[in-house]
Amino acid sequence: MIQLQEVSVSFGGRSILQKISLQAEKGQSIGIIGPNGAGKSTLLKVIAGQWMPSQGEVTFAGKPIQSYGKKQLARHIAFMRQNVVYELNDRVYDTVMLGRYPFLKRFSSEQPLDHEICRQSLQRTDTWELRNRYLDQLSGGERQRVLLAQVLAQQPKLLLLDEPTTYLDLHRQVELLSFLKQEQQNGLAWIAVLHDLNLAAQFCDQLVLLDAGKLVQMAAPAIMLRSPAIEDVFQIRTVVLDIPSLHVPQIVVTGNK
Ligand SMILES: Nc1ncnc2c1ncn2[C@@H]1O[C@H](COP(=O)(O)OP(=O)(O)OP(=O)(O)O)[C@@H](O)[C@H]1O
Repeated sequence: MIQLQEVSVSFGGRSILQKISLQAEKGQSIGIIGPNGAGKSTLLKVIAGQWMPSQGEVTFAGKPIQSYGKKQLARHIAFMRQNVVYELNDRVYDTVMLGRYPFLKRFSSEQPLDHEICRQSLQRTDTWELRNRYLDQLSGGERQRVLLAQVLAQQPKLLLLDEPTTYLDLHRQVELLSFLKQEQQNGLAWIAVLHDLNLAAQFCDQLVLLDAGKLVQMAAPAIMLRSPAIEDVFQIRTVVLDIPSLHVPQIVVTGNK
């Protein structure tokens, strides 16, 4: 579905990403992990087609990402960004309806189908009751769920999420990631930047470890958590425990290196 081949990004002579190659197939989930400044958000922006690589190529469904028009790409790939500055006086319903923009014909307004998809997105994220409120009247977690509703309204094939669990309480974090996992059965592929290694291990099929712009390792969660690279890259000491009720082990940080 999406493929990156030796993608490098640099700004003002400074290298941010170096020769990153990875791919995600239909129905697959990838967690991007790594320390602050490793290049995780930049990688998502490149996959979203927002930043062009200095070198290498990103292809979606076999075609270079730059060959898609902006609106056309938005019908396939949605991006739930971090720290988005929305007009806080926007109504929840209108914010979610923005997700339908890529599907609107030129000069035409929303159709009944757009309202139906908007309603479903609000209901699926438990924000239907909030639809007439304004964004600045919501808690951080409620706002995060509205932003999820917006990208769901876009009905993407690939969903990119930058730290989607920020602001969410533990119940809502598990709820969000379980929801995404369930959507994989309908063919959704998703790639999320996650700081919580245990949640990433529980919900992602593959983990990608980035450090200083380089892809250090890509592996299944059970392998990644036990990789010495985790302790090296994060500069921490860890213990990895098998949890009988879970299909993956969990990691406990016992201190810094
Ligand atoms: N617009 C920009 N211009 C120049 N450098 C940038 C720009 N955006 C990010 N960077 C730099 O690129 C590097 C990677 O940033 P990025 O935001 O991708 O890291 P990250 O892994 O997502 O970090 P965090 O976990 O702190 O969110 C950082 O050193 C950052 O300062």
